[in-house]
Order: sequence, then structure tokens, then C-alpha cells
Amino acid sequence: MLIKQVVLHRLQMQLKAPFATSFGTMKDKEFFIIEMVDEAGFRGFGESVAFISPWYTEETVTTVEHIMKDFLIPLLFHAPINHPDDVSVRFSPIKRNNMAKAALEGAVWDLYAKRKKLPLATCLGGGKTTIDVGISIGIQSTIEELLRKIEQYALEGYKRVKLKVKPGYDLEVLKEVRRAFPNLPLMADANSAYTLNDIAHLQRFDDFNLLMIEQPLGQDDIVEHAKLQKELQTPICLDESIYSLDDAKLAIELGACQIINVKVGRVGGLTEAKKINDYCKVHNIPIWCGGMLEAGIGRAHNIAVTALDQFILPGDTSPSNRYWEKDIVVPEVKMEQGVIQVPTTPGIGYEIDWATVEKYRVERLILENKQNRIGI
Ligand SMILES: O=C(O)CCC(=O)C1=CC=C[C@@H](O)[C@@H]1C(=O)O
Ligand SMILES: [Mg+2]
Repeated sequence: MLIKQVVLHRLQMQLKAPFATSFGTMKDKEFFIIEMVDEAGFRGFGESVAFISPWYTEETVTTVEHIMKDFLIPLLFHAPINHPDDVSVRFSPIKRNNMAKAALEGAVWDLYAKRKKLPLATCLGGGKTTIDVGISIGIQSTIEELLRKIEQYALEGYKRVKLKVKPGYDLEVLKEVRRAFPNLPLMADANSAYTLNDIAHLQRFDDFNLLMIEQPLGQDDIVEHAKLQKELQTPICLDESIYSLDDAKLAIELGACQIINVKVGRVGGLTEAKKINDYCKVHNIPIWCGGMLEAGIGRAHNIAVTALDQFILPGDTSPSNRYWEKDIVVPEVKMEQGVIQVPTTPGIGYEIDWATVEKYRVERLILENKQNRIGI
């Protein structure tokens, strides 16, 4: 296929409720929808996940725009693409900038699946018909409020609860949550809020029967995580430290984690996520799909990748109404009894709700392929 046009729609959507982590609070989400048109008139869609500030990774909405527009899209226009797996090879001269790469690669995968008239999950090799859903709860102003939220989400059917923790908002919170919900599948995400000086403190997390503790130390601390894991009973799950299959290999080999959170944007796309799936399957490391407060298109990509077989644990891909008054896809992503159905229609399996896109759009950029090459 030959990419003829890419339209970048920059959207700004208000979250239903602010989301607080150890690194800051988000009230709304700004991102790009990538609309990609091929020579046959098929349209594929991707979504960028970087935040407005570089507090989760170094990328931002503005760096994603710059890298896509000035470097990656010209590479895509350069020559036809035989298979979406070729995109990461085409992008390899550009260092990192994984979220920019993944946004475009996701649109190529959707295009490819639509041309094949197959669901995206099927094209990736995923066989699940439903995916298990967990929820990530931001830092709350009081423990009472947190307990009330957990009760509500448990009633809605979520299969596990992830709490955000940070120094000063951890042991007491976990103790109260465990007291109120002794059997709840529970985990904690620290977003790098601790250091190796906190080993004794982190050992106290072992009292709460957590499924895992996510990213306790810094993103570059793979060796330190290996040291910490030796001192903890609770399995460590890495998030911010894993940018690629190579990072996953290193972390597993060093014993830095027992579980991996795979975010498609962070690892540079669906092809890399699939490689991590296959490697972790061989090495018996359970994985799950993390979230970046996505709107419907990113959510659809997450559902498709979670259909792969090593995505054993419930992910953070919750339904649309968890975050948005109105999502940008129809139908919206729905959860029933803690599961989301994997779509069976071609591509991402959701239609774009253009009226809603226009309502939230703050900028639109149309890039045409001026190279008059012959497509396949
Ligand atoms: O529901 C989601 O989309 C996941 C939310 C979530 O936990 C996260 C979103 C963005 C950055 C982090 O705070 C974080 C995570 O670390 O997994
Ligand atoms: Mg995390």
C-alpha cells in the first residue's frame, strides 16, 4: 500500500474527573488522531498517547507533532509499505520518540486490517474474544473517598484495582483498603516515586497481598529493580523502564521484574508489543496492557493487542465512560461483567464519531504525499 495523505487532528478533551499520580494531576487530555489514507481510498486511524508535559516519558504532544510531521511521515510517504511490520524498520533511523512512531504505525495497522477485511486483533495474531478489565484509580483526597470509589468499581465488575501510591500516601492507604476489601485483586503503581534507600519501607508492602508493585524505582533503574526484587516477596512489574523488546529481555534476564506492563505507545507500536508478547510467552512472564487515558481509537488498539495470548492479567483498558462524557468512537467502548468484547468487524472495529471529533478539535494539519510513485 502507498500512503497518499495523513491528516493530523489535534484534540483537547476534558476528563470526567482529574487523574492524580505521584508526578502530577491531569484535568484534560490533548492528543492527535492520525487519519491515514492509502491509494485505494482506505482510511486507517491511530492515536498519540504522549501527555502535554514530559512527566511520564520525555515525549509531549508537541514533540510528537514535530517528529511525525518533519521526520516520520516523510519516511512513510517515501515508498510503498508491504506489511505494518515494515514500519518500525522504516522508522529505525529516528531515535526513540516511540509514542510518535506508535501513533503512525497504529494507523498503518488499521489500514492494513481494513484492506484485508479482518479485525485488527486477528491480523496481530490475537485469538481472544473478550478481554479482562482492571481499573487504575488516581490519588484521592481522602481514604473515605478512595474506599467509596473502590466499592463502586467493584460493583461495576472491574477484575482488579490498581492504586497510585507515593511516599506519604502508601502503607496507611493500603492497610485501610485491605481492611475493607480483604479479597480484592489489588496492586500499587508508584510511577518511580521511591529509591533503593526505601527498601525497608517497600518490604512493608508485602503485608498486603498485592498482585504486584508497578515501577517503584526510576525509569533507568533496571539494575536497581533487580536488587529490590530480591528483597521483596511482592512481584515487581515494570512500566516506565520498558521501551522495547531489548529492555524486556534485559529486565527479565537480570530478574528486575516478574511482570511487564506493555503500553503500545511507550514501546513504539503494535509490532514491538507483539514481539514482547512472544518473548514473554517463552519466558513465562505474564504481561498486561497499560493505559494512557486514551480516547476511543487508542482504546481500540489496546483491546486488539490485549487479545494476544500472553496478555494474561487484566489491563488498564477500561470502558469509554470511565474517562469521557462522550468518546470519539461509535459505539463507545463498553464493559459488561468486567470484560470488553474484542470487535469482529474489520480494522479497529469502531467507527469515528466525526461530530464529536470536530467538537474537541483544536488544530488540523493535512499532509499530502507529493511523490508521484506507483503504489501496489
Ligand atoms: O486508565 C488508564 O488509562 C491508565 C491510567 C494510569 O495508570 C496511567 C496513566 C498515565 C500515566 C501513569 O500515571 C499511568 C501508569 O503509570 O500506568
Ligand atoms: Mg504505571
